[in-house]
Amino acid sequence: MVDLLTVDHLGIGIPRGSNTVALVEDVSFTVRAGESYGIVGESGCGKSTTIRAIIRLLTGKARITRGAVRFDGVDLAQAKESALQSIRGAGIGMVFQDPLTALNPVLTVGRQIAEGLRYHGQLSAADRHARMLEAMRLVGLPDPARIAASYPHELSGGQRQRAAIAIALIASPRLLLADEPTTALDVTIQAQILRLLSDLRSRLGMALVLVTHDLGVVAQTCDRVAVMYSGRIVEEAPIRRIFENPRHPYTVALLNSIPRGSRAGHPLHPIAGMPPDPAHRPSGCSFAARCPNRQTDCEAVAPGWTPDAGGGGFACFHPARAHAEVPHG
Ligand SMILES: Nc1ncnc2c1ncn2[C@@H]1O[C@H](COP(=O)(O)OP(=O)(O)OP(=O)(O)O)[C@@H](O)[C@H]1O
Repeated sequence: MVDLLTVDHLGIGIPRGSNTVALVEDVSFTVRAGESYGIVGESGCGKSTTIRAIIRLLTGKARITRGAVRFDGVDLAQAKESALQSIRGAGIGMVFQDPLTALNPVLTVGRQIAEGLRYHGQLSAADRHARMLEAMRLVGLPDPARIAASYPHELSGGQRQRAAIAIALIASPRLLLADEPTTALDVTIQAQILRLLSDLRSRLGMALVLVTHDLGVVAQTCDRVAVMYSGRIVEEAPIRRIFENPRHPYTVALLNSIPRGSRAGHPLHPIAGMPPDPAHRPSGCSFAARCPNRQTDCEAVAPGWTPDAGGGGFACFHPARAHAEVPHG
């Protein structure tokens, strides 16, 4: 598979006094065309900040401080706003946790979906209307003509998220960034939206980056996963390896936090303690204070990246033991 998105040594910070506090430190990963890539970790570890930086939609004073984000031969970290505008939508679509943030309360849903075609070639008004109704059918909105004429507050939560997905997909992006797209929804609706995203990804051949704090969601949806902790990727692996042979103690703790017999729909409560405040990270491994495998070297310097034979790797001096490869089938 061809590389579609390469995040290369990305750093994101906010100014504080005369210093910069690093929210994300040195994050690198690659998403291949058509694959589903998960980013998982506890609240505050930098997942949203990382994917918002990809399309330069950081909030407040957060800024990219180093690194590159390559998509289609363009470094989005350096691109001008005009170039970003054409990439947002037609190259990369985005779905947020709360569909209301993506929807304008005073415009009809149909108008907002069709709006995404504004930068997309010379379509007539009739063609735009037809494409809008088609996108609504694609995301499973019932009675598209009626819903197109409705305002966001007239829809259910699940219908709003379907409408937000239609907005993200109308210009046929090759990559969809989804930031906790099911967290704000009822459990039964969560499963439907996840199925919809997986189904659309394979039908449309686009890649998906799915940010979640729920490893059950990752298990159902992703080909590969990055585990983030305190602004860094601490482990990356194909999905099967992460569940069968986790190496980083933080990944092990995340897996142990999923209640037996139920791998979906539960927030992570991995282990006692909290991740460090980004303004006061320790000089060694950020996870050391909570780590059962901690030794004195962990507190001296942050561990580098150890590549794994099966793809991916981990950043830990004292990882969990590797089991023999489980045969496929
Ligand atoms: N614009 C900003 N200004 C200041 N701090 C920020 C900003 N954006 C994010 N942060 C901080 O950066 C850290 C990472 O936040 P981020 O939202 O990326 O984490 P997350 O893993 O996505 O968590 P959640 O699941 O809660 O969204 C947190 O400590 C957060 O408070």
